Amino acid sequence: MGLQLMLPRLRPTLYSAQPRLILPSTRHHNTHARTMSQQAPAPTPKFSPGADTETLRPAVDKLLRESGGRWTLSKDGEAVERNFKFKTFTKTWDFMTAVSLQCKIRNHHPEWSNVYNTTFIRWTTHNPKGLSDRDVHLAALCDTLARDFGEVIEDPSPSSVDQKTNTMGDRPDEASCAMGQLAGAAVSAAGDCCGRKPQ
Ligand SMILES: C[C@H](O)[C@H](O)[C@H]1CNC2=NC(N)=NC(=O)C2=N1
Repeated sequence: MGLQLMLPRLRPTLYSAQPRLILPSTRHHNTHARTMSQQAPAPTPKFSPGADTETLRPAVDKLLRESGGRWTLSKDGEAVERNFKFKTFTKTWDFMTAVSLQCKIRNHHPEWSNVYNTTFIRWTTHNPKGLSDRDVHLAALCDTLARDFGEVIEDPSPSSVDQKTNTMGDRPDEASCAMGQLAGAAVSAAGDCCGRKPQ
């Protein structure tokens, strides 16, 4: 028997020889993909003081379940976030324009970033801090607008899927993680939206 026959056959998707970029996964947690064996507790929604939690809680749950579970809660529970992909930059920008019109109507802005044909959107309320009905409403609206603008729906990459549970496990999609970091950098550079405006 040749040596080759004695070696286990490795599935290329599971044992890729290519090095993978592993980014820290502190910001993204898919509450529905988490398994019991993982230690960190799943984040729970942190609502804005004064928010109507009785209506908001099921609405957030619905967001996390719908659109293939693409919305996730941030680790601190104060935001819902997700990545959107389109065919072209123009389609992405058109979608973002439509979202920004809704922001104007609602007097509420996202924390977001755009790279070519993708946009990462995070909804959170800065004052009073936490998840509010505006965040939940605008997140749901984004799903509808994305559909209208021809969102490209992709299966999660095989490298991020836990092969035993067939879930995303604790490792979020790398691209969306990088986009989240980009939005995070923008947040650090931004001024305080709720403070006094310079004269
Ligand atoms: C004065 C004005 O209502 C505030 O600055 C609004 C504008 N848009 C906002 N957007 C978000 N995401 N959070 C806020 O607290 C907020 N506040």
